[in-house]
Amino acid sequence: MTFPVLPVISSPADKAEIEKFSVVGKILLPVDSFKISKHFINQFPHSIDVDVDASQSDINVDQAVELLNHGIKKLLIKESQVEDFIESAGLPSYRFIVRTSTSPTDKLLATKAAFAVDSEISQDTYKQLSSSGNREIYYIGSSITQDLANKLAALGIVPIIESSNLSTKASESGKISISSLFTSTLTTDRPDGLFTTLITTPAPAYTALGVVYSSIDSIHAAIAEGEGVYQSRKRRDELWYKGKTSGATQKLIKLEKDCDSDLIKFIVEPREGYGFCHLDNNFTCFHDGELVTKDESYGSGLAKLDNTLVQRFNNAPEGSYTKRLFNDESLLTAKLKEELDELIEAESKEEVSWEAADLFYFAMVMCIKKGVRLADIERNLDIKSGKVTRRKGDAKPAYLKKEEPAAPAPKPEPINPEYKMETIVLNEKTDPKLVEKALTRPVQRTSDIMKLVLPIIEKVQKEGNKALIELTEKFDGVKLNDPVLKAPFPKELMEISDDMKEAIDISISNIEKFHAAQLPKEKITTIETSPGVYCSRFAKPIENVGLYVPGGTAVLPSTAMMLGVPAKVAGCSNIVIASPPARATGKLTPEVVYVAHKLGASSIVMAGGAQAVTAMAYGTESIVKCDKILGPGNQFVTAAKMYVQNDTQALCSIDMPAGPSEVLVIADNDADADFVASDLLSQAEHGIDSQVILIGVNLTDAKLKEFELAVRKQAEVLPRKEIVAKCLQHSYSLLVDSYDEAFKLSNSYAPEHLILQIKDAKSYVPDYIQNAGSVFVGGLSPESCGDYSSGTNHTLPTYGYARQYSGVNTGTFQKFITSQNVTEEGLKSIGKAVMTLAAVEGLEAHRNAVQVRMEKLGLL
Ligand SMILES: NC(=O)c1ccc[n+]([C@@H]2O[C@H](COP(=O)([O-])OP(=O)(O)OC[C@H]3O[C@@H](n4cnc5c(N)ncnc54)[C@H](O)[C@@H]3O)[C@@H](O)[C@H]2O)c1
Ligand SMILES: N[C@H](CO)Cc1c[nH]c[nH+]1
Ligand SMILES: [Zn+2]
Repeated sequence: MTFPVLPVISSPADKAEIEKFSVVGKILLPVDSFKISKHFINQFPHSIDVDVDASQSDINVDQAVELLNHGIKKLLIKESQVEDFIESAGLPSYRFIVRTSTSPTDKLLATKAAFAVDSEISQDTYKQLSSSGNREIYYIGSSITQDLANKLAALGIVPIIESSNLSTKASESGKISISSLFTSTLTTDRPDGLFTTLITTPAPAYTALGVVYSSIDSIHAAIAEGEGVYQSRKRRDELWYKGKTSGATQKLIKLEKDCDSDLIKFIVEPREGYGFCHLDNNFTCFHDGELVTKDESYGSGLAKLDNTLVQRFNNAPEGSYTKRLFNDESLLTAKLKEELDELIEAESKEEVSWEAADLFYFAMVMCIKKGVRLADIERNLDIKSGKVTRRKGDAKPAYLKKEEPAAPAPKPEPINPEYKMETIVLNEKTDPKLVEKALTRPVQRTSDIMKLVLPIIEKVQKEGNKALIELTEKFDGVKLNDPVLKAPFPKELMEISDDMKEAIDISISNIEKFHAAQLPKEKITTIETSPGVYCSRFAKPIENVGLYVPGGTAVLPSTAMMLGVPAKVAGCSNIVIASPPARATGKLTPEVVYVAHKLGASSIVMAGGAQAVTAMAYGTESIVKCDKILGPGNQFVTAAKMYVQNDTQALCSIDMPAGPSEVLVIADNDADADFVASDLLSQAEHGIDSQVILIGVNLTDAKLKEFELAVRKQAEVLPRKEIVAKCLQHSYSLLVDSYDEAFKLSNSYAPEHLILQIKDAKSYVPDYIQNAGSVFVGGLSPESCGDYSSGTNHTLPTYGYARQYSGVNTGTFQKFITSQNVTEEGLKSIGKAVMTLAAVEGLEAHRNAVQVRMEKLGLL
């Protein structure tokens, strides 16, 4: 039964305050002082329910749904919101506490909502409120005294009180004692006036430890100390501070009482290593004369498994299977997948329960390894089971005309229908783990991807074109006779409109200008380092380059330009392009062929993914082996590129890891919400593994809402809105209060694209930028200009590799060779230094190479 007080905690970050009142089992937080995110509830002790007071603000139905779906138990709302939330949207009334005047309407009384009355009420009104349902009644009036609180509590009304006005002590001047409130509601018919008290452990086991007795004094002491304190029946003047001498103390987690207030439940965490029972130090009094240790007290099932696995994790015998699983991530992953498949295939009841048990076991091993306990999982299950859905604006059934045709079956709920990015406010109280999680890209582990990619690489190495034909059929759904198209390319494969030609021509011209400007000014650069010592450097193009042009969820002829133009500017003699044929037509995109033709490519490999990269890196019977592979792609492409650059057999380098697109936008209150939203969405639409980040500087609530609304409005009408919705699911808005902090975060994230939509954006470039692929300065520089036509390159480092890699540029297609010319004067300048250093390294031949020359010249 409810503890007779609901403490109001002004800040959810005030952990000490929350811990202090955890014995109550419930707290009320104000809605406006923080943002409630998906994992909000998980930061509170598991024993606490969190209600939110939204009665002072104007939250809408969507926000109410979001709060309830994020694990908020009940929402305190004003009476005027009832119609919208409960009647029209159909949200469950038992999840609301309605702040009300003294006489709620009959309609309201017909719901299961609780009531919070905001002025003192007569006993009659109280009866009227409580009689129409077994509901909780709260009192929310101001200037409450201990007397009034006790009086209300005795009537079964729960006062809502600021935690700063509450005390855990039996009496503290000017404060209301929660233990007095609790004890004022208790009754007992025992002749000794004591209360029978059951002691249990917390979730998930709730093991009953034993039955003892409490007095008013022992309850006061227990709450004040936060410990298990009981009443000795033999010595009535003595309180029993459990474990005071033995060390077997108990941390008091929560206090409950039964329906008629004469039985108390203490939920306690016993100190490690001690039992409760006076016999043989048994963990619990409920034993059959056998020794029950804490580990055995978990009984059976998942709680027992959880405990056993933690013991094993901390102390598993070497060579045990569980130990092996903890240590071998790939074995554990493989077993999980295997058990999942077996469960899917199982049919009979016996098989299903057998396989499900296996799956739970491996899933729990994974969780324990990652520091997650069963209680954490159960907490999440509870949050999910409390999810609500709103009525979709349909008329209530009673108002629907009988003859109306039945509504079509509702479509499955879209993922992230609100196109929401989770918001995190950064201040000194923000958990750094939240920020770290927000700035973590949704990539699959390299080892997992490698497992898929390695067999592909081996197959193409062994079987050449035959493998390409098979894999293109398997992954791209196109059966080819020959996977290689040689130049000159047939005209009919590159028929495109004049507008398209013009767009390509403008873009190529700008890309060419920007990349030509990157060529060294002179054919050879020479400087005299010491008198008579001339050191030079000159660039030479890499001869054979393989350019990967993505073609999975979208064909990207622009990438053919971004790679092909600098290759041509650098003077590469052989350009090979690879791109998968379109599933729908079975052909290459004509724009890609047109660009390949314009740039003088020698062939096009009609394949995608790891197979295309392998074919270019090692060569096949009709594909020339390339010296360098360049270009962006999905995780298969990137993994294959990483593999070939490490294989000395391939003798092949790569440009950089250029994976799923990403953008980080820094915006302030000056930014145009439509511009900000459009840039976020233009990268979100690339793929579900893309990530977009908004860093808001000093944003007002209204501005943030404007951004969110603009994202939603634009996203809803995009043809790739489903991809966008999934991408936004792991994309975040981070709110900071200075430009310095914004750039600090951005530099640590090292985004592929950085967009500055802030006042005086230009003044921050280049000084504030340490890590980024490409920067877009000011509201009128959309990211898509850089994707296509402005001239900068769009093949850029992702995954945070902007810390050490540049985007593709002319130098990416060149290598730089050095040369030197040492004269007699030069030998005089450095000869002795060389001989001294060679001597210390013990490399006599090195020393001699200088000595013979200097001797012949008479310099020694
Ligand atoms: N960083 C950059 O500079 C940059 C530039 C442009 C595009 N991009 C990114 O490139 C990516 C392109 O990805 P995409 O998937 O659309 O095209 P893609 O061409 O990179 O990959 C498609 C290929 O992946 C292979 N594949 C698909 N499923 C497979 C599986 N299960 N096993 C093995 N291989 C499989 C197929 O062969 C298919 O042809 C996007 O993430 C986009 O954001 C990045
Ligand atoms: N934004 C991508 C790089 O991350 C490139 C691209 C090509 N077409 C459209 N966009
Ligand atoms: Zn793009």
